[in-house]
Amino acid sequence: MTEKGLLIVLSGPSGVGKGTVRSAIFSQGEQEFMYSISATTRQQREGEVDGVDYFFKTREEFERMIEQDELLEYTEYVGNYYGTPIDYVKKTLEAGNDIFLEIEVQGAMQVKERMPEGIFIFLTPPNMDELESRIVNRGTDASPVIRKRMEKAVEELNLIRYYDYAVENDTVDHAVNKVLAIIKSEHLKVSRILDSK
Ligand SMILES: Nc1nc2c(ncn2[C@@H]2O[C@H](COP(=O)(O)OP(=O)(O)O)[C@@H](O)[C@H]2O)c(=O)[nH]1
Ligand SMILES: Nc1ncnc2c1ncn2[C@@H]1O[C@H](COP(=O)(O)OP(=O)(O)O)[C@@H](O)[C@H]1O
Repeated sequence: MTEKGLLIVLSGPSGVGKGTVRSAIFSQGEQEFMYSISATTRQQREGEVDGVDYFFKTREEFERMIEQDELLEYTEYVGNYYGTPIDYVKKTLEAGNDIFLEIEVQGAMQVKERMPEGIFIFLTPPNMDELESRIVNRGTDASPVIRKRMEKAVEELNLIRYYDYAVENDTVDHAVNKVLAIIKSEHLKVSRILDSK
């Protein structure tokens, strides 16, 4: 029997650096896990490729995916839908390969309900001031929105207790190395259990 792959979920509060860390992991090219490309209704940004960065959908198309139970999880975030197509996740795991999801916390909680065997990694900021300055520096939000996001971030940080690991995103390199070390150690655990059968 083929060993099933690992489901790895990277999540954490808005602005902590999930997208940055995920893109650093995948651009170094040594990872052996697959990336779960999300579906979204948000506008495609310059340089983004449909089917590589996201599957860009209309609201009607996305709502059809919800109705037809094609999503492992989904959420509405800042006015747009984001969700994980379930088919690719299932097929990848059944083929014995690992799959990596980078999603916000509400979605991660839904995955935890449906697939509790996953490895849930919560990215934390070094401190709240640094989180605020990352949100400010990203330059995508006006100041009332920033205040709202910070309030939300505090709520989101409370969800840390549902996770298996916390990784501080102090520098991107450190965070990448810690995430890769967790995945490696989870593999060693599985091999040891299988060896002892
Ligand atoms: N629940 C959920 N969140 C997602 C998914 N894909 C991306 N996200 C999250 O949606 C948020 C916004 O992503 P994006 O629009 O790319 O903006 P940016 O990361 O702020 O540049 C980020 O927190 C992502 O982690 C998904 O499939 N499901
Ligand atoms: N380790 C880090 N040190 C300093 N700035 C960071 C770090 N990680 C991410 N950032 C910056 O913080 C901002 C938010 O990162 P982003 O990846 O968009 O967060 P998220 O996907 O969690 O919302 C971006 O401007 C990014 O360049």
